[in-house]
Amino acid sequence: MSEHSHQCVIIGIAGASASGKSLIASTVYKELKEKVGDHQIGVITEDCYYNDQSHLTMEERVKTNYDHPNALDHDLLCDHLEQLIAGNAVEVPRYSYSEHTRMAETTTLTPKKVIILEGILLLTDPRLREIMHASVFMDTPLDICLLRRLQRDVAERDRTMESVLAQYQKTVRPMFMQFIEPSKQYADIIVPRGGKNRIAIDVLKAHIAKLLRA
Ligand SMILES: Nc1ncnc2c1ncn2[C@@H]1O[C@H](COP(=O)(O)OP(=O)(O)O)[C@@H](O)[C@H]1O
Ligand SMILES: O=c1ccn([C@@H]2O[C@H](COP(=O)(O)O)[C@@H](O)[C@H]2O)c(=O)[nH]1
Repeated sequence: MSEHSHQCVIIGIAGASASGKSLIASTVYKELKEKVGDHQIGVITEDCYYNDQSHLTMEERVKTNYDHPNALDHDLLCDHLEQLIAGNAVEVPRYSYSEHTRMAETTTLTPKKVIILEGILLLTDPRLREIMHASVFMDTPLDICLLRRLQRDVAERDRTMESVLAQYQKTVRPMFMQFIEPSKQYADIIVPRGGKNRIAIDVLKAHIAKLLRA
């Protein structure tokens, strides 16, 4: 990963769906924010950069392969990260998992000293690998990810058990094997078990705290 000195340093967290990326990112963010304030640190979710599909019918949207790199607008994500590094605010898109498209509203994100970026396909893109100062891969066993995804998507993403299982077999697992697992080689830190790994949380907090003091 690059070592250049930016106004804004990007730390990436990749791994399978439901491997605990959001949980570890939000835990590190919340615990550090209490000490340093939210002007110093922020979080971006790659999921916010799924392609806008408002021109498609719902029937067409559910057919999209959301686990393939083509489903994501990495051009816009790279542009936003470069803007933040240059010291400019950006309008982060909001994404609806139930509508499978972008929402009308955006979230304004001002430049921070450290941005935690989390998402399944971050390490597959050489441009993002170059932008990230350091990267983490959540190495949670796939059967555990499936159990956690099933519970989460039914409870929080308006999904049925049948739709989660069908999508898992059709795209989630095959795309993990084809794209996500091979990208693990690019990570600086491999985290086992999931988003509650206290040692991993503390290591990330210590690394980010050092960057904030620099
Ligand atoms: N170590 C863990 N123990 C128990 N539940 C976990 C653990 N890590 C994550 N989870 C839960 O699993 C689900 C998926 O985690 P999440 O952080 O949303 O994954 P991701 O962002 O990688 O898709 C969430 O409901 C989360 O609370
Ligand atoms: O419209 C959508 C967009 C995404 N997905 C699924 O989401 C996961 C990625 O999000 P995680 O928070 O990392 O789980 C990806 O596996 C897509 O399959 C979706 O189902 N519908």
